[in-house]
Amino acid sequence: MTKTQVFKFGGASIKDADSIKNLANIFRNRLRKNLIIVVSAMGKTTNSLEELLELRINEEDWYQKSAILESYHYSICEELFPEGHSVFSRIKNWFIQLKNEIERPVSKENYDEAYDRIVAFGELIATTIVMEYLCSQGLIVLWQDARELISTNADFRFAKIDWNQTEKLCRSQLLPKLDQFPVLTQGFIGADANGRTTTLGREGSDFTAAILASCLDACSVTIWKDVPGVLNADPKRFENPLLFDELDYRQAAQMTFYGASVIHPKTIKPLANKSIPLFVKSFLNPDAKGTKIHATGIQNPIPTLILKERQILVTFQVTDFSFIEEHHIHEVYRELDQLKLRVNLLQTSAISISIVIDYQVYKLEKLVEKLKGIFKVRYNEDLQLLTILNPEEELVRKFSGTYSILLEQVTRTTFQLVGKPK
Ligand SMILES: Nc1ncnc2c1ncn2[C@@H]1O[C@H](COP(=O)(O)OP(=O)(O)O)[C@@H](O)[C@H]1O
Ligand SMILES: N[C@@H](CC(=O)OP(=O)(O)O)C(=O)O
Repeated sequence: MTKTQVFKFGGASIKDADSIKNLANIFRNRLRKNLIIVVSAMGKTTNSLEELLELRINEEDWYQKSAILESYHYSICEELFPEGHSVFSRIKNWFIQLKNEIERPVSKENYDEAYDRIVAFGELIATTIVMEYLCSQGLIVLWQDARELISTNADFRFAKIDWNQTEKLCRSQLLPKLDQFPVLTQGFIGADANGRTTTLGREGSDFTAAILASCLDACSVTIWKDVPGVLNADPKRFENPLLFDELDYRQAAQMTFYGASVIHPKTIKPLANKSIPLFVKSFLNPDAKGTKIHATGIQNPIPTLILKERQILVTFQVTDFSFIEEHHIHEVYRELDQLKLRVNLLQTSAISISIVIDYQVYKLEKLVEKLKGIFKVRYNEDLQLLTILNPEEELVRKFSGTYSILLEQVTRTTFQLVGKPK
């Protein structure tokens, strides 16, 4: 039996009709049994779905935005399918279900659960269109609801995987199908033990690919991107980045931790644990080699730049004349854990703890509310976190000069600054 292989296609690779045609071309000589294809929502659909929920919660008009999203998907279908094709009624059906979900009561209290129910439609709709198009081209694939495979706890928006259950489901639901045809499923979404839809965190489709690969002991995962592979900087932000031909799992994981958005941070660990190589390749140039992430055991010394936006710097200052002690840090981290907020950078001084976190709706106000009784809390929003791995002096000097810096942190291998571009 050929070993399972996993391909993942993100939003950029299916953002319009031409992209979906390109995806079909990639499959012409690559489609085979035991191939799992993981697909995300089209283009920026997840952002649009988030905006719909925001409008709904603020009791503003969401119908217009929903109509725009619907016509975006329809117009793609019009370019791909003849009039009267069954895909049109299937998409219509998804949008009816989506609108029903948006109309259900939603408040700050059940926001996370409502969020998952709503944003999941992006992936459900995208996989329907891609599956129908591939089949119309004679590229037969089976559609699989990922919620029947990816079993999670009920931490909505940041659900944790129930690995045992997911592996059982993959083996019972997926393997028999893979033995017959390639299977196409959604990234990013799962279900809790009660069948409620959950999501794995924004951009979590890469992680889905890794979960499925790990559960079925796949021979490789390939994530198809709009870049030639993993570079030493985001080409949308920095000039002339270099391509890594190969990277050690550890170095790749470190890059994703600091915010290199080319790979979701949770993707590497399950693959490294099972020595499954991860290929990052360009869907624009599918025959090029891309980057291979595997156990090289070598740390590539090239300086690497990583930029994270929409960062918030929060400082907790003790209000009496004590110094920062372990229990202060513990208090802060306990609340962060409750709010499912991850610290991107931590710095302590004699009387304060400073953390850098991602912006998330309602989370900052909840954090401040919880901790203002213990600390004097101050914060700055809309900042950037720039990380340079393997920093070189000249590079540090060059970038430091372009920021109004609020905080800086230097270790043997890392330079980080938090601030606003000048
Ligand atoms: N170090 C890096 N190497 C390559 N691409 C990077 C890097 N850091 C950030 N990126 C960005 O990641 C993008 C691809 O990831 P993403 O947009 O999440 O893909 P998708 O949504 O299609 O899965 C690239 O277009 C690039 O701008
Ligand atoms: N659609 C989800 C999940 C995802 O992973 O998307 P992408 O593969 O396009 O980053 C998101 O935008 O967060």
